[in-house]
Amino acid sequence: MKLGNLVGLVGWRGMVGSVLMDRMQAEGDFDLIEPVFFSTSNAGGVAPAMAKNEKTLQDAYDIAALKKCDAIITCQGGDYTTEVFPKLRAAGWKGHWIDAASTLRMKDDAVIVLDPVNLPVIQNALAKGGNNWVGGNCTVSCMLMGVGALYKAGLVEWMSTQTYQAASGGGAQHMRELLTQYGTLYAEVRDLLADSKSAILEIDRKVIAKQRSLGADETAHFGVPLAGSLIPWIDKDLGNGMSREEWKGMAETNKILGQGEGFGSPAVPVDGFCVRIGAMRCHSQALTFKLKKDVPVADIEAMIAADNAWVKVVPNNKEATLKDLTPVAVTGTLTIPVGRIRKLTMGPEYLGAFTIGDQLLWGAAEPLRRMLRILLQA
Ligand SMILES: NC(=O)C1=CN([C@@H]2O[C@H](COP(=O)(O)OP(=O)(O)OC[C@H]3O[C@@H](n4cnc5c(N)ncnc54)[C@H](OP(=O)(O)O)[C@@H]3O)[C@@H](O)[C@H]2O)C=CC1
Ligand SMILES: N[C@@H](CC(=O)OP(=O)(O)O)C(=O)O
Repeated sequence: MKLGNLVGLVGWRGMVGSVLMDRMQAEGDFDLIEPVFFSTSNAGGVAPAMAKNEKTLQDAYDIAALKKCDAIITCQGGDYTTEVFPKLRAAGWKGHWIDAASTLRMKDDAVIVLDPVNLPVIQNALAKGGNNWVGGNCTVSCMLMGVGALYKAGLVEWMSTQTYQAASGGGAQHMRELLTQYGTLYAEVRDLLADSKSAILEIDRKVIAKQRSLGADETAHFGVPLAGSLIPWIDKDLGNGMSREEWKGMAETNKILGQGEGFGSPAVPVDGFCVRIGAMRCHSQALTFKLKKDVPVADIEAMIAADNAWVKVVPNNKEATLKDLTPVAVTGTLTIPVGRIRKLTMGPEYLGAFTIGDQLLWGAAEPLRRMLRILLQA
């Protein structure tokens, strides 16, 4: 189906949606479409400035209004997708559904979109009439933007990932809660910190006592303190010792690459631990690869650097790492640095690397707007 240019936007004022709107404006996407803005809470209200002909917010649950769109991009979340998507398809809508939520990701008729990594998979689905396009898990998308070259070259026997995931992955309220916790801890020891002669163990004692006594209002979203701590569990408990975030690592990596179950080829094993840390919006990951053969580090660096326009190899030294390989350096950019690339002591086929990505950009908004562009050009 060729895409007309009436594009419905749902979830545009949320955190992911706002990042998407910024990127669409920066790239001139609104010049190419006739946007229709929807709301779950304020139908009839005033649409944002990017609106052209339709300046009123439409009801995001109104199937007839949604049906008029050639494509719909939603960042509204999984509950919205679960409620609206089946009704829309049941009503005979054949338009393109582009979604940030995980709900439809593993459905056979949905493609996980990350075009710098899997454009052939997207084009193949398009040629077959595919119309369900879902953004991948942020950790997986950022990882593949960094080291996808090794997978494309068929070099990976298996990969283990240890993640350091930012508060934003939980949503806007989690970011607020993290900062509130930091503020509370600081306030607890502000006077002692101001006195250069105060004892550090006294400060430490007061901080841990405060962390352990944080009120329910200050841990409502994470469940426990995150500031000055970490949480080695993200998403649901699958009941087999694995978190759902960890399960996505293998399932989504292979689906994005068009391999494994359903594609008639073996899946590459991917496993590890997903950990929430006190960063704001960048997910970081330490990767361990078992390669199928011994490839020199220089060749691996060249392969990674040449893979796409956003990946950047960071030399494996302290100065470059501190400058370019931190969440603070990467936040708000589309750059995906890959550093600490070195052979591990286990043997020449064992490779280590560390990569970071802004989880609201490549991890959420960017693949969606790029999918819209692909449809507009198809
Ligand atoms: N957070 C993340 O890292 C990622 C999230 N996703 C997906 O995107 C979905 C949306 O996530 P996220 O953007 O974090 O969710 P938000 O909570 O920021 O926004 C979701 C919706 O909440 C409504 N809303 C209510 N109050 C406010 C407010 N004060 N400010 C803004 N919006 C408000 C808006 O709907 P309305 O305008 O209709 O009232 C908005 O579209 C997730 O559920 C997930 O499925 C995907 C990848 C990463
Ligand atoms: N689960 C991720 C955020 C996210 O949105 O994941 P998913 O899109 O797979 O539900 C995190 O908490 O960091």
